[in-house]
Amino acid sequence: MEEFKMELIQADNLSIKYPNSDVPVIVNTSFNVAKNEIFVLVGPSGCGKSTILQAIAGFISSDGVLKMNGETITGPDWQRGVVFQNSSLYPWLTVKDNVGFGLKVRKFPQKKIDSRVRYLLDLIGLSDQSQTKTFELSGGMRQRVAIARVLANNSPLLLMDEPFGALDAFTRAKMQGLILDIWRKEKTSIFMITHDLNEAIRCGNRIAIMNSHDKRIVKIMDNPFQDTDLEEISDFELERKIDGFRKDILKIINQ
Ligand SMILES: Nc1ncnc2c1ncn2[C@@H]1O[C@H](COP(=O)(O)OP(=O)(O)OP(=O)(O)O)[C@@H](O)[C@H]1O
Repeated sequence: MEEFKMELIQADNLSIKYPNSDVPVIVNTSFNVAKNEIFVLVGPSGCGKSTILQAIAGFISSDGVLKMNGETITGPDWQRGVVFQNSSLYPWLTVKDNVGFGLKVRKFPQKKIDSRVRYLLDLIGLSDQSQTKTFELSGGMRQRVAIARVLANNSPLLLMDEPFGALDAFTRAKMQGLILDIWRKEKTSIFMITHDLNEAIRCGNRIAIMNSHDKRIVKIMDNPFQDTDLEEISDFELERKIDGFRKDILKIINQ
């Protein structure tokens, strides 16, 4: 009898080929994303991280098993919200209307939309900008709106592809704290890609690692240092341990 697991995403022997090429980008990779976890994927440029994320989103097809809550993923749907590095917002709409857009399309009652949007603007710290047009916002603010817009749908899984890649280090650190805060409050699961190992260590419950040639996730590590703000560490011993952990990850990336 098959064992029942509380997994949100199940990927078994997943292989992915783009239609315009005979060469597969991903070959026989297997992993699970558990409910309520932040699963971070790291690896060198071009190894196939975004390809895996796009397959989970349902934007591209794959071979093998790829399921969410036991159901095969066959295309995009509201259960998986995607945030990109430069998520495009609707520039002619206000912050508030951007966040409520998806709910409006799904014909939620205006009252419900208003209260959900109010809550989310408070969560991302943009209540005062609710009437601002999004072209007037800074990059960090724009990404916060993009995240709130996805959260508005109550998607059980957030897919984030380098969500803070275009931000300066200071804003980036603040956004990492915000993501952890949102994750705790909304109890959402997050699949996140980053180039930044410090970001992976701060945010992930687990860190999945790819290298440049195997075309699959070669190792998944539990992360004992989640929620440690590396800028704030004053404990030398802890710093040394995190440094060792970072080097272990790098070694696998460069294998
Ligand atoms: N639409 C596409 N058609 C064909 N090949 C593609 C397409 N998108 C990506 N690829 C190829 O798939 C491989 C993996 O790309 P992918 O974008 O998934 O890597 P990545 O690890 O996310 O890279 P980066 O960190 O630079 O964003 C690359 O060789 C890339 O050229």
